[in-house]
Amino acid sequence: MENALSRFLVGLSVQISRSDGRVHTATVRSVDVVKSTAMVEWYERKISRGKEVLVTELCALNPDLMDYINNVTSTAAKAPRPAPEKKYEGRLRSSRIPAPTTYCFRSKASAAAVSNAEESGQQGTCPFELNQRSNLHLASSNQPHRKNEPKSALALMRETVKENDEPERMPPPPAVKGRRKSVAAPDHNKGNKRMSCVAKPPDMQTKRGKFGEASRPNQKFYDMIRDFRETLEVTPLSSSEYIEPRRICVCVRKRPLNKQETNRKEIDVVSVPGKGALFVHEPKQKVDLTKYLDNQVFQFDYSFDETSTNDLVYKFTAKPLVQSMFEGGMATCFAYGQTGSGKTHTMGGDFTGKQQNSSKGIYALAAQEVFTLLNHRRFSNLDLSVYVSFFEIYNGKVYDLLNKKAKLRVLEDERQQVQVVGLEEMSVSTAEEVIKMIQLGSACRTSGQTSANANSSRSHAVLQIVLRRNDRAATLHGKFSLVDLAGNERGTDVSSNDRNTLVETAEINRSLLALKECIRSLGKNSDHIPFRMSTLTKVLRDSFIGEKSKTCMIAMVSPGMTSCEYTMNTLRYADRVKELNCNSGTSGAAKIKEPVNSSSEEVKLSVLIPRNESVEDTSVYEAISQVTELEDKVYVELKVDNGENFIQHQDRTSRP
Ligand SMILES: Nc1ncnc2c1ncn2[C@@H]1O[C@H](COP(=O)(O)OP(=O)(O)OP(=O)(O)O)[C@@H](O)[C@H]1O
Repeated sequence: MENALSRFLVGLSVQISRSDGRVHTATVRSVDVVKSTAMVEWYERKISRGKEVLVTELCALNPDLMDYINNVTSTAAKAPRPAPEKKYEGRLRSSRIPAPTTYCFRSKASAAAVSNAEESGQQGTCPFELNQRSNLHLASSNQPHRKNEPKSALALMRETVKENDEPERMPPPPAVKGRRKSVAAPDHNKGNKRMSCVAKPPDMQTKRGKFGEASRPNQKFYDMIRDFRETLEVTPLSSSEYIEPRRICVCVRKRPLNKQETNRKEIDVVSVPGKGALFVHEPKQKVDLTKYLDNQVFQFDYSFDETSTNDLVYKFTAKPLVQSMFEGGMATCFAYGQTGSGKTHTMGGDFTGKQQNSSKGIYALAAQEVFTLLNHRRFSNLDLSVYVSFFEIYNGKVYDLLNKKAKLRVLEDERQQVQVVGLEEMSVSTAEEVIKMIQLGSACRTSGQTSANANSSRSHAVLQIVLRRNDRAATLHGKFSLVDLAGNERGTDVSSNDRNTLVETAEINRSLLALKECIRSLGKNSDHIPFRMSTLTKVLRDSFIGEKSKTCMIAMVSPGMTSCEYTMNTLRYADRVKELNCNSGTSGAAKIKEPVNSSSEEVKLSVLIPRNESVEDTSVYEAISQVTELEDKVYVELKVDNGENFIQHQDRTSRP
């Protein structure tokens, strides 16, 4: 009968399905009755591709096939045959078990059950049996067993097909708009295996991954993501593209897998097809252990893939803000993301080993642009001078990176003007001087001299480029704040028992939440800006008010599968910032994303703030901030009483 079945099936043109739902034609090349699989082959770009598919799957997709199989098997059953040596009753060890006289067709559930039994060393019998005398029948947990209805029984035997590459005729790629979900993954337990070019013996397939390389952990997810990518239409961002003016711009940048991730053979779960879209392929597993991808799509103003340079990112993010600063605006550019996602690389410059090339970061590129525009005839009559300050905010305290991390106070005067008292503001006349300041400040930041933070990812670094009018007693004309934020995962880790770490976590969480709320208020043109919620938003207060304030947030994401949860948190945060952008001069790009009612950072925040307090409710934080301010005022007054002229100290900056 095996021969009869093979004879019949081999050469047949059948439909096969792919893990992303596509169905296409392939030709059966061989049949393994023991494993109930068929090797199918198809052509793709003139190269022969193939894979092993369960016969049950073929039957489910090709209803006519079931009738033929029934005919073939019943004919074979009628033919005289030698008495079976022995009915196979032992456990199924592998596909290399000698052919039993009872043939097994495994369904998804049964395959998993048998496989589990195999792994645990239990004895088991195959739940589906091809009875040689009475055609096909099966015992299915899904449907009552009906001995005389093999056709309907076969229809139940659906399994995921493991697929290889694209067929010759591809269905149109999925539109970037909309949310792709839950692509079922094949399970190796089911005997589906990939092959390259031509069908090879299945044993070889199990030992070699695709393209002959040793298989990686999570190979199934890797294959599914690769197949998904093949369906994406990629439109790379070109530097000649028109940049639409935006008041709030939210972008995302994916860094490449780093050396450690590559060595670990980590899977890249982020795809950037361009046009502001980004996919996260979240690997998931159902209760029955079926693996599948939860493909989530996010839409931002721009999305930068792993090949994007700092120059390209700069062009679409910070560059338009430099111009607005010359027009008398307050601009801010934030690098937001998980530790190691590329914030410092983007803002401070590329790393060659441990050496950072400060001239290649957004800080330096913005500085170069400032000096170019300073000499531009449009602005040369303004008589402007450029100043730079560089400070770090850690645990709500400000440290001057251009003055040996001197601890500074943040005060607010009666006109609500916020001052960082004593902050060094250095006069600069070339971009090179700014780069030197950046190097000085960056070295100071990582040296850990005075601050308790052991590494820079727990603090926010703020570089401010300030324009002052020489002809108007150095009054402020425009300001550009470039902020390398603390790693956002630091704001969600509440696992520590250490009080300092918990306080630090709460502070980071609070400042990132405050930042989001302030940008949202700017987007809403709200009169109330909750800037008192955190020191970060206090020192950036100017940036959230006024018609001329503009903001850009670059959300950085790590591509590795192990970072998936943090990547999702980063994107949800950025998505919330972006939410109001339809009122703030954006392209009005369709928003593609499921509504986020309780984003993770908010859920986690509930651990840190009283339960009945709304995340939007900033009054508690404002009250705390006011108490802190009063404390600061008392401190200053005491200092003055002690003969220390604080105001003089304030004026002791290098600013005129
Ligand atoms: N786009 C990129 N291309 C190449 N390498 C990158 C890119 N982004 C980041 N990297 C590399 O990844 C590593 C981590 O990047 P980086 O230090 O910028 O992360 P971070 O988000 O600033 O982390 P932290 O919060 O700890 O400061 C660095 O070695 C950096 O060179």
